[in-house]
Amino acid sequence: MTNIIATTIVGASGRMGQMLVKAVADHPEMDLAGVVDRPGCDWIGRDVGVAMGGPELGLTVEEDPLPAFARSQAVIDFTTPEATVAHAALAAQARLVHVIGTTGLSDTDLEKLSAAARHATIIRAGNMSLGVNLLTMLTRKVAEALGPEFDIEIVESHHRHKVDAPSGTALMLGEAAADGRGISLAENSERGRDGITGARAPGAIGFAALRGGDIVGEHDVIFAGAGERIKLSHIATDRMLFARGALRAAIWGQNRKPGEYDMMDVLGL
Ligand SMILES: NC(=O)C1=CN([C@@H]2O[C@H](COP(=O)(O)OP(=O)(O)OC[C@H]3O[C@@H](n4cnc5c(N)ncnc54)[C@H](O)[C@@H]3O)[C@@H](O)[C@H]2O)C=CC1
Ligand SMILES: O=C(O)C1=N[C@H](C(=O)O)C[C@H](O)C1
Repeated sequence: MTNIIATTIVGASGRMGQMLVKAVADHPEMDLAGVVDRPGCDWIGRDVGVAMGGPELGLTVEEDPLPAFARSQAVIDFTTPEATVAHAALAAQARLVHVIGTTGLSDTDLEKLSAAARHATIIRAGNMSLGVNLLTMLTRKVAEALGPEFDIEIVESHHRHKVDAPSGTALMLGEAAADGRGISLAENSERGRDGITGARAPGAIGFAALRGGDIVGEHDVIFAGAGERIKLSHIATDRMLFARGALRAAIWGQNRKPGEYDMMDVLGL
């Protein structure tokens, strides 16, 4: 018999939240058990289907996550760093699978997530798509194969509303490149160049961020050598891609031991 997974979506009114509500409502192995958004959000108290401009889904948007978490097995969270850290503590109390897509988390936030992962099964990734996780694997391999005579630059483009830079995906790709080279990303990043910057530091991994319009998410990893360049690219054209990955993670996480996992674990890459 199929186990139907009771799932809460936090940040339901957001760009990703709406994708996730649709995806869970349509999924044969999932049941939409709760929809939550921040206090003051004008969706609070409304039926989530109607708030999204469609038919009733029979579920009201709540501001208190606790009751929703209490009736759930999984929570999917694409919100803000502050909200995600708060949700992680509650998900740990309720022993849930907590799927986190939120980016822009600080080192302190990550420490708090690690503490929560003693009791919750946390699956977190800066990008939940199969394509980007494959690109991450390839980036590690190419960085390892080419060596430091090739300069690595990561270029990302996103919609005008995105608040964090570099993107979570760009940082994931940067970590993979640094890993491939056997160096620390924190000690070898070049970010936000402007003015008389001086020449590129040998071995640095550079980041550039573009923001505009409705770009869903584009990432290039460029390996620039003498007389040749290799470019690995991923273009997302539909946010449902990320939602599908998040649902796959929530299902994969059921009955796993508490701890911290990522999409590489989920996808078996
Ligand atoms: N890992 C991945 O594959 C992807 C990650 N993201 C990340 O997901 C996050 C959200 O992205 P968007 O949906 O574009 O942003 P958004 O701004 O459209 O949505 C964020 C939602 O979180 C809600 N929220 C804020 N504080 C809250 C709280 N305390 N409790 C409950 N809800 C709260 C907001 O009201 C809003 O509905 C960003 O960090 C983004 O980078 C986005 C797409 C894919
Ligand atoms: O904010 C977004 O939109 C996205 N955020 C993620 C990131 O920071 O990499 C993933 C995706 O690129 C879309």
